[in-house]
Amino acid sequence: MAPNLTTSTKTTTSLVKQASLSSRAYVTFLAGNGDYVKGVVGLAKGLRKVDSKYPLVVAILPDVPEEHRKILVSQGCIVKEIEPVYPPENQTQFAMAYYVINYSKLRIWEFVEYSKMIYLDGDIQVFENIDHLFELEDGYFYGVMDCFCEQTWSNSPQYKIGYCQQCPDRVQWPAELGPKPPLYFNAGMFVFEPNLSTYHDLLTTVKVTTPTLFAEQDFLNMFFRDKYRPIPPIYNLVLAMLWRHPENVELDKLKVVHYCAAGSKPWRYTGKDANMDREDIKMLVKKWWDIYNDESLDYKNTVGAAGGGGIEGGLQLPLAALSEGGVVHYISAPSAA
Ligand SMILES: O=c1ccn([C@@H]2O[C@H](COP(=O)(O)OP(=O)(O)O)[C@@H](O)[C@H]2O)c(=O)[nH]1
Ligand SMILES: OC[C@H]1O[C@H](O[C@@H]2[C@@H](O)[C@H](O)[C@@H](O)[C@H](O)[C@@H]2O)[C@H](O)[C@@H](O)[C@H]1O
Ligand SMILES: [Mn+2]
Repeated sequence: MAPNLTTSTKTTTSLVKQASLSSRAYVTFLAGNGDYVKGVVGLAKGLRKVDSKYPLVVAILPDVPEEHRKILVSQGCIVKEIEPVYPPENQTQFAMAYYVINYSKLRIWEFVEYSKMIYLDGDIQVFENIDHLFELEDGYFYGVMDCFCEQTWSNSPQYKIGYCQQCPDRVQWPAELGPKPPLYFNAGMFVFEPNLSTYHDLLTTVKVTTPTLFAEQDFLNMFFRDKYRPIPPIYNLVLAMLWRHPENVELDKLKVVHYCAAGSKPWRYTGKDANMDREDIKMLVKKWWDIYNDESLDYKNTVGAAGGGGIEGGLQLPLAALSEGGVVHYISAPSAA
């Protein structure tokens, strides 16, 4: 009796597909015993709501309590404990003192069981499926350009002269300050490929690199300066863009929101901080809470549901290719097979 090739072929295909799917994942980072765990739970539920095909890995520091680890596992997360990464002894005053723990994000380059990952801060929410970002050309580092206009940048040369890459013509970069800085990404969201030799280079380089204002974000921008490709702000809305560069924000096309502005963390939101009484901020904070409180999105209520529908490729994705004069042009990405 000839083997039923159809079944075995189908099984093989689905296994191969599953294998290729499983070599991709979203990854976030959790440290401490505080309330950021709410951010990660919200992110896990948000990815489920948009039918992402890929799991969420959570890289946790040893100080994350067992209770929080159990919560993450109960929400379908893959929890991986990492060792902290500390920058060299330094006198640097980080823009925020706690930034020092963010160097530990570098451990995710060691997750080589995944061929490609999308890193998302725990204070990020995904409101539209972004699985197609996994189809971006390998060999590059993709992220959204940051803004230099907030108070957190007040000790930077950019801020002091009023220069921001989001509007390079508002204040021209003065020749006496040397070459114009390369385009600079926000390290709250990026598409990357785990790789052991890159990981080794990162860890050895960080030990000999003097820390600067934005800690690991500055370091990653320096390290990947020749591989960085900007992607549109709809993939990581740094909230300050709403009041600093509204002309660069397409609120109706937003896919990812990054609650990094002071006072905007939804789980701590009081509305009392600067700009936090804006209607768009209130709407975005409510959108976050609607997902966080939606029990139908809890993993236990979704197991066995159609797995990761998500957008089956095919979406044309505008991509940035750097060009002369810092003007950022977008090219379309290859659509998934
Ligand atoms: O006490 C903390 C501080 C930060 N983080 C993680 O580190 C990321 C970066 O910190 P944060 O988002 O607060 O920086 P921002 O984007 O606001 O500068 C967070 O999103 C979390 O994933 C954490 O887990 N616990
Ligand atoms: O450790 C440095 C951090 O630097 C970045 O946050 C900043 C940046 O976005 C500024 O532009 C904002 O003004 C500021 O509020 C915000 O904290 C990343 O989001 C975060 O993941 C992390 O890398
Ligand atoms: Mn953040």
